[in-house]
Amino acid sequence: MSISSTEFELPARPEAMTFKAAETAVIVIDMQNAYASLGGYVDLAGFDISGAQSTIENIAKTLSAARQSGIQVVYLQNGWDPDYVEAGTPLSPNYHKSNALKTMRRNPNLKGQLLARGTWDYDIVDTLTPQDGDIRVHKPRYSAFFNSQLDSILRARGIRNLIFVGIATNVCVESTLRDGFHLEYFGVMLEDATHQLGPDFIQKATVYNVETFFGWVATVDDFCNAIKDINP
Ligand SMILES: NC(=O)N/C=C\C(=O)O
Repeated sequence: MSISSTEFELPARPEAMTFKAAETAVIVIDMQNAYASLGGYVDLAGFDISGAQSTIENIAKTLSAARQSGIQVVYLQNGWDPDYVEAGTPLSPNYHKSNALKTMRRNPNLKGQLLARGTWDYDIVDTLTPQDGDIRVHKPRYSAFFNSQLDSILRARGIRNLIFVGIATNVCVESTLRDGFHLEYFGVMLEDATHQLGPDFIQKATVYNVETFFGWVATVDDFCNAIKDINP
């Protein structure tokens, strides 16, 4: 069967998927200094972010191809207000599990600097600065669908297929892709445009989970080649 020029076939695992470009968005998860720059939150919290640079380069390639093909780019930014009201209280699991909040409790001189709107830590890394036409959405928890405008913004545009890139594979990417599955979105993770927090086997675990239970897995080259002939 031939497919129209506004559709593309993505050679994903476990099977290829055919999507309409207008119903597809690239979802950029939390490419903030907090997660991808030395001196940002996860670096200060003791996680290894040496893989972040190649992830940034692969995301830049993905976003450039998406914009040229008229595919919507949606940036998520994780964090809270400068007073950390949105971060929760001791009655919130987030207060106990957030490594950013724990790092600031251990180092009170960092208070106000990690994941607070208006700080360098919250900002998107320079290489991936959003461009005209991109959409930016704030999120206060790991899943971008929770307490955010994401679902409404996607539904208002008829977007049903979500191509995931960003950091971290095993936390905010996987949480959002899973919630998207339950909301009837088709989720594809570009494995070489995501990076985990934790040992290498953690990346493999999410790839397995996505491929087997929640969605599809492809590479940056798969995606860029699949959309290159689309005329916006
Ligand atoms: N963006 C993420 O995956 N974040 C993971 C951990 C955190 O925000 O503390």
